[in-house]
Amino acid sequence: MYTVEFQKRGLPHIHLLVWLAEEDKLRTTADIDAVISAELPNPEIDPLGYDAVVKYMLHGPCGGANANAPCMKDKCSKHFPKDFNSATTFDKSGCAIYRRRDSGIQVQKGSAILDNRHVVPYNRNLLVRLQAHVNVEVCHKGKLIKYLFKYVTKGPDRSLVIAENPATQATDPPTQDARRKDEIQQFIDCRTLSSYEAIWRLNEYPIHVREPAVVRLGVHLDGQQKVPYRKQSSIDRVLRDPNAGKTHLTEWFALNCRDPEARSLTYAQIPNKYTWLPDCKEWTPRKRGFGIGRVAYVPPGSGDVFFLRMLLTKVRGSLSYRHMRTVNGEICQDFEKACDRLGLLSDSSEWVKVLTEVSASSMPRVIRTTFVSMLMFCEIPNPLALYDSAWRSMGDDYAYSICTTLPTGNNSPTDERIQNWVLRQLQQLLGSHSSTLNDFGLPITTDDADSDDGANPLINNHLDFDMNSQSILSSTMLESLNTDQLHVYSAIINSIHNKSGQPFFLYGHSGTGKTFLYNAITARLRSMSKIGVLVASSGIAATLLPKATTAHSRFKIPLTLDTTSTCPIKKGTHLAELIGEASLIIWDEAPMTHRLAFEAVDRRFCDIMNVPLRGSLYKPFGGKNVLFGGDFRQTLPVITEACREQTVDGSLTRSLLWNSFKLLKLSRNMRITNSVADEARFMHGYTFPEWVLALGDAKLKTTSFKPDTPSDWVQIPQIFLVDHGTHPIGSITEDIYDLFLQNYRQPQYLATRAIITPKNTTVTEINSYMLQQVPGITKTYYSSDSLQQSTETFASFEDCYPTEFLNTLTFNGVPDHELILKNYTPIMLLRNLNPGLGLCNGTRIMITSLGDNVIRGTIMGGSNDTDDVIITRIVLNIENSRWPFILKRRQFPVRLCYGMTINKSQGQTLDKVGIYLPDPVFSHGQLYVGVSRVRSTNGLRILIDNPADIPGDYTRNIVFREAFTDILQA
Ligand SMILES: Nc1ncnc2c1ncn2[C@@H]1O[C@H](COP(=O)(O)OP(=O)(O)OP(=O)(O)O)[C@@H](O)[C@H]1O
Repeated sequence: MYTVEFQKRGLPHIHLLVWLAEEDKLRTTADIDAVISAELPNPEIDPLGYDAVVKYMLHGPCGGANANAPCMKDKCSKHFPKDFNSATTFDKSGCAIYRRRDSGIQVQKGSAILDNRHVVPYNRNLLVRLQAHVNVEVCHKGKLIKYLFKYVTKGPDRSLVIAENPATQATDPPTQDARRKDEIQQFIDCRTLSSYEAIWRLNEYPIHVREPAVVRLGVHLDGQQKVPYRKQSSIDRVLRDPNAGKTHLTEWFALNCRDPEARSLTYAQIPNKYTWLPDCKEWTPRKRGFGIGRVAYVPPGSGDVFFLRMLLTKVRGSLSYRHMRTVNGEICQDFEKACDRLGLLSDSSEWVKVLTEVSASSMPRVIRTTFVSMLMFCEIPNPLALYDSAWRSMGDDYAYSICTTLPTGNNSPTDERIQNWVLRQLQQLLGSHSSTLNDFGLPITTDDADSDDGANPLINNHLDFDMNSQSILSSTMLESLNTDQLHVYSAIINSIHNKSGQPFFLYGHSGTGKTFLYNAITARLRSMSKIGVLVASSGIAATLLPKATTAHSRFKIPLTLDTTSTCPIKKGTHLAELIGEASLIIWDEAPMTHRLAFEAVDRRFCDIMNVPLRGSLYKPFGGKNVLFGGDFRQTLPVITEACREQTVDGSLTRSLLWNSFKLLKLSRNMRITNSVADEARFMHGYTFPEWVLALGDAKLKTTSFKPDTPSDWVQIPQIFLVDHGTHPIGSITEDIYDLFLQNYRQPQYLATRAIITPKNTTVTEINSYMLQQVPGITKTYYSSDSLQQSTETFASFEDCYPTEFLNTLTFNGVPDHELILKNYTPIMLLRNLNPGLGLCNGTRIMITSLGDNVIRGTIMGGSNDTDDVIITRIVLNIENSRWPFILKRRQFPVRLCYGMTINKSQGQTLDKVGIYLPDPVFSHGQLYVGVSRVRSTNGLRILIDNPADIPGDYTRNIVFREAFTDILQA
């Protein structure tokens, strides 16, 4: 806390900064509201507070008739009047947006009427006690610490006041000029130090230090280094000097030749472990300390030296220039080619190479899906040229089938016919992404003979089922439904028959068979040739439903939402027609999605269905039959840097739409098998299913271990606990991946187990450890990183953020720059590439081959089990509030997945789950999601690594009960 006192316009002013929490350890907004307010107190209840706020804390009036107010530039530089705001929230940078309710309390100042929008944030007690303008701000994030230093280093306010006789001033201008030029006095004035700065200097503390040392490392092509020599040196002597041509770079090669330990380091890492001896020009092992290497900047237009520099940031232990150009045993012609082979360049020739590699060993169907996937995700600069290079291999199966069916002599289809056929196939595949050939400038088919002119590919795709097999499936599933499921099933089917347009919410805790029921209802719809559109909030949940996709991609829900957002689905498009024709829309894992997304979909559906948004004719979701489902005990919407209230406020139960839902419930856990161990009342009289539920409802006994810390620690039964031994990751992986070396190539073995943990950093540690256990050689794929050129300040950023810096950036849900993989390792997809093929964000795949430009694998789990799939690099545009640019990363959208975050595991049923808790969970429902992934007590193992002062069988269980209290009581 820090104060600066000074006078401003006759009022005492105090700046007070309240440091409430360390970065990322959120306090609730209720804590802030208790300390800081930005509202006028009620004069009847708190006259003292009201008077003080009116006197000291009202901004303005400014603008309009007060256009000359000191704060006015074009508009108020302090952004007053602020907006009304029902609750305190934070903006992206962590600055507080205080609560300013539209309370109706106003005050007249001059001719202006001011209200809560004009109040400067204050602390009521300080204000009343100090009777001064007391500026109070909550400083909530590490990022805002700059304000603390800003005020500390601002120094005390100081004014130079000169009293002079106006008469002298008028008659003696030379005296005034002389005073103005009193440079000595001016120097003394500006040397005035604040007390803390004076103390710092009196104690002779250092003003600046440089620690650790930074070594600037030069880059040059072979024989093109600068050789410094003195003016008076003879050229012969310079040429004879063996050290003259030695540079950091040439001596790095020499060091690698003689010292095997240096070979594990890149050029830039050498100063960490070696020091440069300038006299003998040699790298020698460091005896103490630490240094940082910075490779000198080379502009992109400098030719091969630019690519040499790029390699120097990646390659370890190079012995020579020639060695640097060698990639996978092949000596490349120049450094540019070597960079290209390593995947460091964003060269459009990569896409041609991908299709050539796929064509060499895959069926035309696979080439076509790969081509469409590249159109959708790779920002291909010239799709037509790529199509021209590949249409023949994409149509080989058609040409072959014609050859074998037509009579001899008439058996080669024309190029035009093959192309028409290929284009129709591509059109169909693009249709499932809601795109058309036209979107990519590809030719429209010219052959109408077999075309389905006017047909809607999206509707076709949703009706593309064998009614008989769906009918059999429907009957089989219907027979196995339990009583609760049957009740829900009948309610939904009746609603479809009656076209009631009733939105339902299917609530059931984890494992009660919601997904099973959606499948049963969908089979019934399809057996009647009706359309059911299936979506889920997460990619992984979508893979568990037939032909489902994520709600965001199906309904084009905008990434940034507000209370007026709507989905950009135009009337008359294929997608709008599909929505219009659908008999039922199912949305699984709905509690994970922000309420604003449902409201945006509601608005658009009303528009498509020509239903007014207000009044008696309004029908939620335009009168469509909609079935939402999920379990509010599981994770709620993930809102960056949100506190508890914001998360709860974003939940579906807080939407006005919620009141229109009819609530349906499932209560019998169908996932947990009724084995003897599970039935046993192993913990405080609970069976396993009861214990899981009590955990989710926060009904287990809780405790706190330190004063002022949350009291949500629960005891975990001993039967689940794994001893952490000397290497916790080793212990839990050994337990979950037992008999690993016998089974590591089996997709079924990998699909049924996982280690889950709250944080991504721990996931990376688990995966690196497991990768070392897998036999075989590793293959490294580097991403090509650049800044998006459309960024306004692209040119200036390009110099500030060199490529090797961009390579170090990591983001949640984005593949890393360096991807180290082996055959038979499981990877998780990080993007929704092709939901129809089961390629969703969260899909797990076992790698079967690591090509130069593609990764092949087998899908594990989900409704598309064991399909062979091909993954290419895609272009990811990453916008993150921490950085002022948009990063363009070209990389395979995958990550190893022996371990995964708890959030990613939601929706999966596994045989063996290891919950690894080096730190306790940090958000609502995470522990519940973890423990409810398994079928029996035998499958659940938990390793808790608490600090010494907390018992090893306790961990935190965070539950925001207020998000679903209504449902529990219903
Ligand atoms: N009526 C049923 N007959 C046979 N098996 C069932 C039935 N209902 C559910 N199951 C099985 O129970 C397990 C859990 O069901 P499901 O995945 O549908 O639950 P869920 O409610 O969707 O779970 P979660 O919320 O965790 O995703 C699955 O293996 C499923 O096949």
